[in-house]
Amino acid sequence: MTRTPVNVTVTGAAGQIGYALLFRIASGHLLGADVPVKLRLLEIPQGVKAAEGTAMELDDCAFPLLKGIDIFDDPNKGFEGANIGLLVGARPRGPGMERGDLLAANGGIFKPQGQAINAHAADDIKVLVVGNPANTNALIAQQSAPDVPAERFTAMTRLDHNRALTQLAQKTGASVEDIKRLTIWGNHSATQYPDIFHAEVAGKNAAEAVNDEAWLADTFIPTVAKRGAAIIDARGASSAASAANAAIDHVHTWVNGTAAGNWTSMGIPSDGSYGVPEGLISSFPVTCTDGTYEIVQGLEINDFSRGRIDASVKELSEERDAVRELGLI
Ligand SMILES: NC(=O)c1ccc[n+]([C@@H]2O[C@H](COP(=O)([O-])OP(=O)(O)OC[C@H]3O[C@@H](n4cnc5c(N)ncnc54)[C@H](O)[C@@H]3O)[C@@H](O)[C@H]2O)c1
Ligand SMILES: O=C(O)C[C@H](O)C(=O)O
Repeated sequence: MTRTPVNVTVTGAAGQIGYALLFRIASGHLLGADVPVKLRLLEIPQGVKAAEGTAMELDDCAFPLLKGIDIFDDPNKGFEGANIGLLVGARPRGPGMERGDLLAANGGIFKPQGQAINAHAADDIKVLVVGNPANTNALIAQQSAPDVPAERFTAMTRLDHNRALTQLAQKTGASVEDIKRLTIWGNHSATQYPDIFHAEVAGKNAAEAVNDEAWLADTFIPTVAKRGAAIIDARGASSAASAANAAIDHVHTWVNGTAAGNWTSMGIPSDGSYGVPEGLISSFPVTCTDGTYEIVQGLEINDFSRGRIDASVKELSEERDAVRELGLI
């Protein structure tokens, strides 16, 4: 039976993450090796020519699963019929820009995109926001799309999750596939909290396997939380291939499910679990089944974790208040 192609809209398609992402979507890594896709690339007018160049290269790969590429500079057209929306394009922080300026500039992007999703996307649309500040940009888009179920808007913390997996594997000498049930809580920012207290390394509790609270507090958490800045410092540009890889992982897991006995981290609208105010888009431990996700319940949160989760959630609340004041939500 011939499957109907899945429409995947990618914003910021001509950017560096876009360049690392599109080829993997087209080769079947986003949704599966048997799922045909149509790409809808959304750029600002100045980015369209470069997106056309990328589209030429995509053509030149002759990907069997790639059933079409269209390029737009109008979100209303870009999101028409979209089943998956990868919101990558965002306004980077410029010199002298305060957080409020950044939130305002991004509001100008994510509000119209949310409205376009509301009006034109397919009924089953799933949205992943990558562009920073990802959690609050996701909130702006979600609040601008009142007819779309709120839980379809998610923000990316999978890169943080993957970073934490490798740091823990390197510390314990395990391989990444031996590590299960790691969690990123909170915001995709330096306040995020990578939690290993419920994680397992080769079947053993990770915190016990590490048995080194100083390493946890002074090395592991800051290394994961500040990895984005360290990459910028080393590379002279923000992480792109690893961010694209995490976006692929996030959507693939959401659509195809988590493995039995394991979970992942996603920025999702809070239902009030773990004391995170309802509605904030915060990272939680989640399991995914049949295209839906559920927050892992019943985890005991110790004092070490509680303070760190609360600090990151406080930052999210402040970002929400700031975009409220700007009239963006
Ligand atoms: N959540 C995460 O883990 C994570 C990780 C890495 C990077 N990021 C963020 O992802 C974003 C993109 O990073 P990049 O390196 O690809 O940046 P980039 O500057 O290389 O590319 C961004 C692209 O977005 C386009 N764009 C800007 N406004 C747009 C709009 N309104 N509609 C469509 N396209 C638009 C630009 O023209 C540009 O081509 C940044 O905000 C970055 O901070 C997030
Ligand atoms: O763009 C950044 O500030 C960093 C990015 O979010 C990352 O985590 O690599």
